[in-house]
Amino acid sequence: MRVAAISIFPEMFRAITDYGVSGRAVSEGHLVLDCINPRTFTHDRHRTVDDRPYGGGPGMVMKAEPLEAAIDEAVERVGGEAKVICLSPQGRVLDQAMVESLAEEPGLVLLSGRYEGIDERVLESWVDEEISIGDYVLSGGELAAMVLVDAVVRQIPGVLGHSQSAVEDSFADGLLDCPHYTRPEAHRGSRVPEVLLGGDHERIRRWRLKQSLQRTLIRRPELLQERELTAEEQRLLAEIENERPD
Ligand SMILES: Nc1nonc1C(=O)NC1CCNCC1
Repeated sequence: MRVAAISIFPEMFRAITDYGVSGRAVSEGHLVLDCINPRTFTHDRHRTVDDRPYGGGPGMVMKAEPLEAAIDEAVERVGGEAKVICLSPQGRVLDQAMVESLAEEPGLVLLSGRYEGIDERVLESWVDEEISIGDYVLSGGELAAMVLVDAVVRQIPGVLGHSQSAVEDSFADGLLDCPHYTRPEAHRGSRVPEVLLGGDHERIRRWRLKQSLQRTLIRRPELLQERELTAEEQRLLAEIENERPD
């Protein structure tokens, strides 16, 4: 997958190109990430990318011309066919379904704003979609862009090793993840659940699914509303309800 990130702080993206699953995706060629700085497309001595807002008010607004030139370059870098996304609180909040859909795109251009915002004429004419990572305000769109890339790159076949699987990720099946444990068996008096020590894989699978359902019911019940439950999941939820203290 080819991604071009537009940012006045391109070095920030080393956090995903140089580390972990996304870093390995880059080194193994599953992900090509170009970073494009709008300052490259300025012509004044101060390389100005922002200006005061019309109508007054706090903060600065990112100017259209440098961003549009950067988007132009970015689309070319990803091969001409790209979905142009601006990360912003005004966008649809990113979820797993959107991540899986974005992973099917041939190329992505990710626009990370700074300051108060971006001149609206860029959003109207050049941006296909605004996406938010949550209902809060960040100092810049870069971290949001990196969250999106990290989630999307996990969907690319071959990126996760055989020992991991995007399918088993929590949210991949619409449920929260089950608890995980590793050595030692006893830690500060707390023991690993016996079921995980026995090697009965079917019993472990069932326990993990029940734990995921219970966690989802308690912490994010709305996720269950949206989900078509299998017969087994319905049985397990009935067990959970019966086991609930009165
Ligand atoms: N939440 C967000 N999800 O994506 N981007 C988000 C964000 O807060 N962006 C900032 C908004 C204020 N201007 C600088 C960028």
